[in-house]
Amino acid sequence: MQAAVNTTTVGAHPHPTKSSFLRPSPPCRVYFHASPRPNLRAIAMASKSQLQDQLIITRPDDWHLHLREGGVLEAVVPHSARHFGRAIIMPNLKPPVTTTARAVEYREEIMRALPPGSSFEPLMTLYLTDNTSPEEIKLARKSGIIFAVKLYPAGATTNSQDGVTDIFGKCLPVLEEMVRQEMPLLVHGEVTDPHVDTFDREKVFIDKILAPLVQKLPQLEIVMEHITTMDAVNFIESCEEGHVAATVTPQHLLLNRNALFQGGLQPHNYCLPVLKRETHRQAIVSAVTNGSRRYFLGTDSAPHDKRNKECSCGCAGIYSAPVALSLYVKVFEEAGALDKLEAFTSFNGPDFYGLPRNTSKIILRKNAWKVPATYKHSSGEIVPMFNGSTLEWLPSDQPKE
Ligand SMILES: NC(=O)N[C@@H](CC(=O)O)C(=O)O
Ligand SMILES: [Zn+2]
Ligand SMILES: [Zn+2]
Repeated sequence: MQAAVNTTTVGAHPHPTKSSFLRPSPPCRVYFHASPRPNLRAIAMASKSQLQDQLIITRPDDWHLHLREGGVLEAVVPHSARHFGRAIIMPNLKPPVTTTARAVEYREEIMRALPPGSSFEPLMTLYLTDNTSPEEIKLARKSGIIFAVKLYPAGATTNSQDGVTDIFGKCLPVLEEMVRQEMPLLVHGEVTDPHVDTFDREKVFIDKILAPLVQKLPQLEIVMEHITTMDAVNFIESCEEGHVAATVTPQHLLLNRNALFQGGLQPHNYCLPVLKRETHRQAIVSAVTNGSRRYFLGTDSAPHDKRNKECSCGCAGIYSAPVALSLYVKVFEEAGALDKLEAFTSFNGPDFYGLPRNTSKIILRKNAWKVPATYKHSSGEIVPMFNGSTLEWLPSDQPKE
């Protein structure tokens, strides 16, 4: 396949900008189907134009994924395993995954649910509580299957009831052990104080919890999950590279809060942290598409049964696994930054976690496909993000509807 295409390394730009001198991004190999004779000038121009209709990139990973259990797990895991090499699996089950022993069991359940022959690798996490012990962190590290610990402020989001009530009061010994074990802390970054406006909860969390935490434990590796604001971008940029990073979802790159109300209440666009105003979305798009190594792909794909989304008190969470990759490509293409795509999808995450980059490739083709209205699971159905709409980019191994 690759022998038949022309290749160029577009990350190595002949006239680097100031920022690319400061923070060189890893070279991104982009392959074009073009004339049999390579014409470098045409190829360079193609990277900026509509002509580009195929990309071959290193297989991406998903650094924030909810797979759930049972029939839902069986229905959704093939959608992630199809494109992604690995995924950080969120531990907010009912009851949550608070011990290494439970994470081992959950991992086995995921492995059993994988399509035959799949080489998808679930990277497990532990759910931090007020009572998590430093001993548990040592066990987690020793297990070789746990790659991070997740902080849910109690009450902040789906299944966070057992989360942390007072991080500085209850969790410092555990966090200190995490520094020793080089175990990253993944953060749902919202305060839960009902007096704080929903749209301000991320910013207040940064000011009250995250900034003081980084001050107190500068060696702790932190991933601020699913960032939604310009404030988060500014905070991430202010931290030392390699210590604090962020995942970014497709919805926070493509939608602003209007999408919650367009033509009536839109429960399938409701997630936490909630979508923000357009200026925040733009700040996140620029941060991600400028080639910074601090951001990486994390879909936060969060399936809920249709009945639990379309009801009087709907759950937070957007099911994006089947569409996420197509959507990320769209964002980078629209920003004229396809040359920065591969670092975001496939390099920055493993580099931050200290894991090897994937060696296999995937193909993305410009080939319009229709997102199904729903996906069935054992006892109901799940409505995917952008259901029923047509997307332009089709990952090679995605069936065309
Ligand atoms: N993002 C969401 O809106 N929901 C997630 C939880 C989370 O990641 O906060 C879920 O588990 O459903
Ligand atoms: Zn969250
Ligand atoms: Zn999540």
